[in-house]
Amino acid sequence: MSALSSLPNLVPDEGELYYRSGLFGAATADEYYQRLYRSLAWRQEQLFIYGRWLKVPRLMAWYGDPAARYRYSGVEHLPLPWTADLQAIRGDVEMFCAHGFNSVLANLYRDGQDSMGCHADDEKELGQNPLIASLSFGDSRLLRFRHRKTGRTLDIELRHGDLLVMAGELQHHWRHELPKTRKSKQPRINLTFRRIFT
Ligand SMILES: O=C(O)CCC(=O)C(=O)O
Ligand SMILES: [Fe+2]
Repeated sequence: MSALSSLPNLVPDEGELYYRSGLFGAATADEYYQRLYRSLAWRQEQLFIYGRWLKVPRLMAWYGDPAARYRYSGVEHLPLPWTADLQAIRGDVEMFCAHGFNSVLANLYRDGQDSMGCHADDEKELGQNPLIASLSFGDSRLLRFRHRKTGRTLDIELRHGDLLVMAGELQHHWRHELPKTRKSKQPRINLTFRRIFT
């Protein structure tokens, strides 16, 4: 495996964004996809937004060290204990990034109608300039970055086994979203490894 530091930064001067295609080869990625799909404790969360409870358009599961609590939109997320697969994947990603993580948010997009709205991962529990490592398994989906000031967009197609790393001041300059698509899509699993300060 090469290292994060050998990859080009896709957004110089505006934080750090690194893309490593196929961190996991197809056979390994297939194995993980199947097992994560079957074994993670997928739930559809509800969020209280603008005075209404809305179903989040994807399934989620939160794993991590017991102290790694995470709160957003008024919901406290208590982590489930690490599974063997998530521990193994975390080890590989930590090695590649030379960075430690104490939690992972898993997202399951069941089809092209599942999505994630535009946001920045800038909760205070993540610290000032978080390093977030995002792995993709299953069908490919487009991740779109939007520059906060200029509105410029940057699209990255995330495929089976790919790694994307957001770091430095990225969250201060850019937001990101996973738009719905009318293309017919099979499920996609995304794992975002994070370090929560407690
Ligand atoms: O599914 C993705 O690739 C994006 C996930 C994401 O932005 C997040 O979990 O904060
Ligand atoms: Fe995010």
